[in-house]
Amino acid sequence: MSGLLTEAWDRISGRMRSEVGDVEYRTWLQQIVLGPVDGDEVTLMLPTRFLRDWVRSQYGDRLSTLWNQEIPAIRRVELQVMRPGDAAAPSAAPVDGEGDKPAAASEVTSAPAARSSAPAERVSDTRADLAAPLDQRFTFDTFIVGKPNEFAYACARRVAEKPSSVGFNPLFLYGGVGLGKTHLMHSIGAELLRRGGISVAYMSAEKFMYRFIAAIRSQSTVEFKDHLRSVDVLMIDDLQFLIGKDNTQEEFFHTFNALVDAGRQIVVSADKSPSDLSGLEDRLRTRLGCGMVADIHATTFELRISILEAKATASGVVVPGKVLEFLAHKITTNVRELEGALNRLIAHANLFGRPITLESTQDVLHDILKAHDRRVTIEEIQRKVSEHWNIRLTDMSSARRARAVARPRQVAMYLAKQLTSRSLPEIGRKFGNRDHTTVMHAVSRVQELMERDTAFAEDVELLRRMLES
Ligand SMILES: Nc1ncnc2c1ncn2[C@@H]1O[C@H](COP(=O)(O)OP(=O)(O)OP(=O)(O)O)[C@@H](O)[C@H]1O
Repeated sequence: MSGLLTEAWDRISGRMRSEVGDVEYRTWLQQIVLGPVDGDEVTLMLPTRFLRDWVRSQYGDRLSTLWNQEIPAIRRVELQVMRPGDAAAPSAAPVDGEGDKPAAASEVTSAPAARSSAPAERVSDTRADLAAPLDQRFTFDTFIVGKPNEFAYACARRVAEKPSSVGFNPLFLYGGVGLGKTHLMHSIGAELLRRGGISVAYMSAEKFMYRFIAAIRSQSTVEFKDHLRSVDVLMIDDLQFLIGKDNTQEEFFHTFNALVDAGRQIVVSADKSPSDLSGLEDRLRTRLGCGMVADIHATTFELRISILEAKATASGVVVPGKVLEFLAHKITTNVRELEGALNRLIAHANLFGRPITLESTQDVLHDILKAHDRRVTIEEIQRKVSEHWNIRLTDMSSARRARAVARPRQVAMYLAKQLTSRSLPEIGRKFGNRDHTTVMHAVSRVQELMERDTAFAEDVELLRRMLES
């Protein structure tokens, strides 16, 4: 078993390295030492409490998932701090001769204060961990631009190229969950750091609050404020977290004012526009809205396809176009989930060395697809389609075969197949007890027509969107 475990761990670490990139891997993960397995739990050991906590919060879920994929009997990962005797493992050596200093964090804040080497245990040292490391996968190059996000993307690029430009400070990015706000913020950070000569601090609003409270406890608020106010660009993610946290809001407001007044750039993200963030103080909302406010809209089918294509290409695994289309139709609200579904398919294909097909996709993603089943009913589809082509609702189940009636009926069957989890016979029954082969024929006929006739394809797409919204 121990040989098996070591091999599994080698594969998991290799996988983590390719997912997070070399720098992040060396900084946070390389020092992990494999410990014992007890029941359904594997222990991983880290040299310091700081590293242990960091790995737990940032990579804990991913490590558990990968372990479970490797060895299904393992369901939990326990992260422990090594005792002196455990540290004999060769990988516990300091990284790049800099002790525990998180290399990636120093890349993020290039301000002199953050450069100073700080032992990892000094969690209360507010300077050492003001900034979170940037995710190296989140760059402008890997961000796929489409209608829904082109404005936000252009604003982000502009700030990365020319921070503190008039009209772009603060930059306020907002949009629904998993639509790319963090990705864009990290891209700004990565681009600024690539250009050099500028200090950048990025943190979630939650971390901001945590640091602020820690600073109060350790009586180092002055240092905390000074350092925050010394950066050139401050980025705060998920600002909605500060709603109801009056003291932290107050502190953020002062920091915000001090930075903007000193000509520094602020970038903020939230799930709503400044005016809709009720619960934030009025004066803060007003100031947040007085620079550039950019909305990331819900994705379109085309954007989802482009994102999937890019990610599939980057993975090196062949994913058939039909599968990508299927995913883009089924998972519509959140790019993170769309990406997660694709990653699972790819992992599965890699693990079993089998090609990805529509059938295997439905199988592997069974749970995700079920959760995403839109609650559109066949009746709703029939109603919308009838209204759209101005036919009677009863014609959806009638025996009439005139094209003016038969075509919309076929479209309704096609949409029923796409938007509900009903089987072909079930759909057939709802359309005047028709046979499942009639439904099958309708689905392929509509697909064929959509490929040939763009106006027709647009009509169907429009109906789909209306039904999905
Ligand atoms: N346009 C895009 N191109 C490529 N990847 C994208 C795009 N939009 C989102 N993603 C990916 O989707 C995932 C979720 O994006 P991100 O974390 O930036 O969302 P978010 O808007 O910050 O979400 P939250 O509201 O949960 O904070 C990330 O892996 C990101 O890379």
